[in-house]
Amino acid sequence: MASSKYTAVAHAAAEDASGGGLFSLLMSEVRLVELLVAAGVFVVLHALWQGKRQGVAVWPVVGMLPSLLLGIRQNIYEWLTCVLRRQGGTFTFRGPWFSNLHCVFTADPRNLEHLLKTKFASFPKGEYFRATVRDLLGDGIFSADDETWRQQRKTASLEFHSAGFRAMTASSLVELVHRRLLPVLAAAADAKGGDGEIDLQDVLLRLTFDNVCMIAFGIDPGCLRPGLPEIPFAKAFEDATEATILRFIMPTAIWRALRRLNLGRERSLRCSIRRIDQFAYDVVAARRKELESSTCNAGPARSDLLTVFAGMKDDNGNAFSDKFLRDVCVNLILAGRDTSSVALAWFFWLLNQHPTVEQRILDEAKDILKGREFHEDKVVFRPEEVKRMEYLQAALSEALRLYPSVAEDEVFPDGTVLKKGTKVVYAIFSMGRMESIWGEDCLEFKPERWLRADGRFTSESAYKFTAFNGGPRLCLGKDFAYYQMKFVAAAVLLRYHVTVAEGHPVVPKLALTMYMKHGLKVTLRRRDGAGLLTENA
Ligand code: HEM
Repeated sequence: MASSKYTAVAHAAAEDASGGGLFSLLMSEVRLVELLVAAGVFVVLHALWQGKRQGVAVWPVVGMLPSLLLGIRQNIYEWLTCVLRRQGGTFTFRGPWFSNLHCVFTADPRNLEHLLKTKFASFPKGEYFRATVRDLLGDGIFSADDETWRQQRKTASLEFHSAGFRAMTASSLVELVHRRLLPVLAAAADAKGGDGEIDLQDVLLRLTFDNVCMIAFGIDPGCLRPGLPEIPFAKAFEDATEATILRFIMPTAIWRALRRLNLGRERSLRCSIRRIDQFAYDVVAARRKELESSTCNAGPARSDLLTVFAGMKDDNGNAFSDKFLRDVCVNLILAGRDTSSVALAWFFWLLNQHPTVEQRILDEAKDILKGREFHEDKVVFRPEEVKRMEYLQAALSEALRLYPSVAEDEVFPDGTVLKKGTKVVYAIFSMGRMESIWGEDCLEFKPERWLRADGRFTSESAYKFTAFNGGPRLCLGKDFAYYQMKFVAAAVLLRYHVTVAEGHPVVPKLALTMYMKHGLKVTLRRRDGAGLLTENA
């Protein structure tokens, strides 16, 4: 009995104890949930409050990454422009703790002038940039700093402004546009039904690739031909560029490890570079032979960059090495291969929405041709006529203001104003859309903003219109690019009305060059039923 009484008491005590334990466990869990909710509310409020101050919500550990990812899902360029407008032109992006994504974005012309001109020496491309692109670009103009850069810039600049170079670029364009581009367009225009659609961006990319290879190597790879064939050198170049850019997003240790182990994209990068090198070294060897034999006869007849550099000596009186000549040419091809074609693609797309601008371009072209006997289908514009196309130049500048081929560019400060090594990204796309720079109508396509009262084209400060960079590193091919774009645009527009295919989506691709993500599908309608012939046939 005593024992059963004891058992009953013990039971009651145990029940009491377990009930209390459950209660206190529940309480502690409630407190934990409360704590977690309170902490969550604090984090959200803090992130949003920081967002108000810093432009974008800042989360623990991951920083501004969530907002950036949302921006990438929509249109990253528009997203960045909105943030920059809210922040008065400059904002600091805080990446995740574990990444090297921290950087300063700016769309302020004063900062641009400071970075690109005033403090030019403090903002070199730097060792990080060079190490990342070295396999593809070596010591070429794009990645070089100091004396290596200065020497190439000086020589290339002299060459770009020489009469021989101008004559060579003009004749290469006549060949490419009249014997290659127009026949490809004519075939598309004559095709029946849906077969007449053509990706104009792809065709233009082929044209400028062939053109820049003619300027760099004096060789025409033949990308723009009927049937639009795949050219191994062009493909290798495209793949190598993409894989090199990927290195900038990857942690350095990872791509270096992949490179050492010859795996993944690093493996295909190595293959692509091998193919580029094979092509380049073959051309260099052939040119050296040609130059040796030509010194016995007359001087070199060529004006391409390879010929010019191959005929020069370095400071010690030695000829430049094959590797250096390869680097010079590969860098120029990278600089001039896609930029003008992408600008032209955006230009044709904008024209499709602005028929009055198209009409004014045509009127100007026909006015320039007045006094010369011509038939639209036979016209080959002369260099002095291309120069006089001021309205066309304004329309192309306007397209580049709204859709700059290089949407953003980075510099790596070496100085003390910013923390050493901080990336500064100047948002070229956003700069073309800042009300503070271009006024209330900044989002409109209005070539007239580039014209003076007398109708002459007037250029803008390179720190406001940054499509071509500014300061000592201003794009070396700017004048040539305008000539090339004007020549192509006038030749096409005189013969065809270009219509963007119905429902074709046009959005920028997230890349170093602002390609149209899905190309530019168009149909072509002949003007005045003109057939295809060329003047110099
Ligand atoms: C619409 C056409 C073009 C645009 C918008 C453009 C834009 C630019 C930009 C933004 C840079 C600075 C890049 C940097 O340093 O990070 C640059 C540099 C350069 N561009 Fe262009 N470019 C165009 C066409 C061309 C063409 C056709 C060529 C050559 C045939 C060319 C040759 C160069 C060279 C050599 C540099 C390096 C200059 C230096 O670092 O000293 N560009 N360009």
